[in-house]
Amino acid sequence: MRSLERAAIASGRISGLDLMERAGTGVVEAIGEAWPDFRTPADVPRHAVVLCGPGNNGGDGFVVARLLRRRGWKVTLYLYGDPERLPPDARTNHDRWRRIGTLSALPAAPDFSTADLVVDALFGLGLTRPLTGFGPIFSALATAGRPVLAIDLPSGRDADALPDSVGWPSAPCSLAVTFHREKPLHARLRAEGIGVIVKPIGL
Ligand SMILES: NC(=O)C1=CN([C@@H]2O[C@H](COP(=O)(O)OP(=O)(O)OC[C@H]3O[C@@H](n4cnc5c(N)ncnc54)[C@H](OP(=O)(O)O)[C@@H]3O)[C@@H](O)[C@H]2O)[C@H](O)CC1
Ligand SMILES: [K+]
Repeated sequence: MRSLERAAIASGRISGLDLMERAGTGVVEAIGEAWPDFRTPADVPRHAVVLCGPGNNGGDGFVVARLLRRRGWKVTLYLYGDPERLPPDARTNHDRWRRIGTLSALPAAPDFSTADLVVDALFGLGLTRPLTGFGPIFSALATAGRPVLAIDLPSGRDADALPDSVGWPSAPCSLAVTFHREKPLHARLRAEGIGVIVKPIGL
């Protein structure tokens, strides 16, 4: 994926920011596909809790937050990481979000009880080692029993599904929305009964 992305950007055909916008747009489309009743406007705004991480997976989360807000959703956004250290495209989408919404630092155990949907944009392809310290958040998420959409892949899982990554702590997930092509992990997610939707992003 990285080499495809680099080649597409190097060719000048598309920018990283375009890819991120298309990724976020695909995620919002997938929400309507997986949960059709979310497509119809509700008498009270639906509430999405978006968990953004320190990289471009978090960047996708900022795009999704903005697009859901534009569709009338109430959005609560938590950021794990320092905005000053976000990679450029994620920072741009952080700034775009901050023009229309607020954010809080990710607490030890966020309140998911009023969420109609939780968006896991903490970590994606850039996970390089098992997560530590996310146990309380992941168990709060599991206890809340709300639908969880993972951007690209459930945070904590290894995209290549390497044998030694089995058992790494990871976020609960109802649906994973990935981009361009499935990664090895997605076959395992399907086998676990987790929905997987692949969205094109023009690569
Ligand atoms: N072409 C595409 O597929 C596109 C993908 N997009 C999205 O981008 C992410 C990949 O973004 P990337 O910034 O490479 O990585 P992540 O956001 O997944 O995470 C990187 C940051 O996470 C830190 N990290 C990694 N492992 C851990 C850990 N175990 N504990 C704590 N922090 C961790 C990492 O820090 P380092 O210390 O490792 O440097 C990074 O800060 C992809 O998944 C898609 O969602 C594009 O948006 C669209 C095109
Ligand atoms: K994720």
